[in-house]
Amino acid sequence: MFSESAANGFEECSATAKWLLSKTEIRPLVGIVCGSGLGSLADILEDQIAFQYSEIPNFPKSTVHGHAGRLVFGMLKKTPCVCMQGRFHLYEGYSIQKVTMPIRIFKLLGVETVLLTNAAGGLNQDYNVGDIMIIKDHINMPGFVGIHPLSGPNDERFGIRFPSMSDAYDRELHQLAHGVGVELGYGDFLREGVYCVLGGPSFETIAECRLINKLGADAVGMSTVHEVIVARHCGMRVLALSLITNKAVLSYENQEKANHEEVLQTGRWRAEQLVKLFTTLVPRIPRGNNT
Ligand SMILES: O=P(O)(O)O[C@@H]1C[C@H](O)[C@@H](CO)O1
Ligand SMILES: Nc1nc2[nH]cnc2c(=O)[nH]1
Repeated sequence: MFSESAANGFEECSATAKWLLSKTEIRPLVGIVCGSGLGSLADILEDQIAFQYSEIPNFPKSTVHGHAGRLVFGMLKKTPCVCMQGRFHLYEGYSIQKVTMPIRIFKLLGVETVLLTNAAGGLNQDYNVGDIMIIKDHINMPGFVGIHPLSGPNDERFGIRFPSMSDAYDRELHQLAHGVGVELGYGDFLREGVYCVLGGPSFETIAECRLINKLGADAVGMSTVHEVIVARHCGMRVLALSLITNKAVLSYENQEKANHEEVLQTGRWRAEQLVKLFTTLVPRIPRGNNT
């Protein structure tokens, strides 16, 4: 049952981090994960050094359209950053340990703050396609049945056995992102809400959407939560944003169907605003004081 725990074990992650650090002089403080269709966020980095996932030792490969599969190091204003242009999902067949391995590598590279993005379906009836939701909390559905990135032996070099998740989403970073969003004039499409992760790859049935909406979720997706848990376990601060790429179907009268092309299209449409948000936000992130 625990045979996959080595996939994100300390030795494996250290070897990969060491390899990366030997190839670049950039020592990242901020780690960014690009969601579906949001790969252009990596373009904000200057003096880039990029690696294909396929050339990085122990790294998984991206298999999803809209996830380029490159790890990009670079500077944003004066902040050294590393950016995953493409993430891994459970539905690709990777173990949850492999899915979250890059987050531990972030930690071993020296990252203090992780900024995660995703594409998500809007369950909250007030939400519109193109809204940017600052995630304030999550519902970890796979976790309810024991599919959890921290299952297996705990390695104290990363963190404690029973980490708290009531403070998963950093409130200071949340305020900062909200303030920057308002300052940039995004108030009309800026939201805050609860993200629910499911395994995918099928989109939800109408009954499933109704259920998770009743449970308190504002948006639904197939990623991010596992990464957040692993980042918090090893003490990095987290800000996570969902781009509402489609409205979840909650009525049998509604003929619409979620599809990945629409998800990618919305990502391309909102990329410019997200780029501006990150470009303004990252230089203002406080350094140090990890929790
Ligand atoms: O990586 P994210 O969570 O942004 O990707 C979402 C979930 C699925 O991978 C895909 C569905 O269109 O987009
Ligand atoms: N599970 C899920 N993931 C998404 N990613 C983008 N849109 C959706 C959606 O409607 N459902």
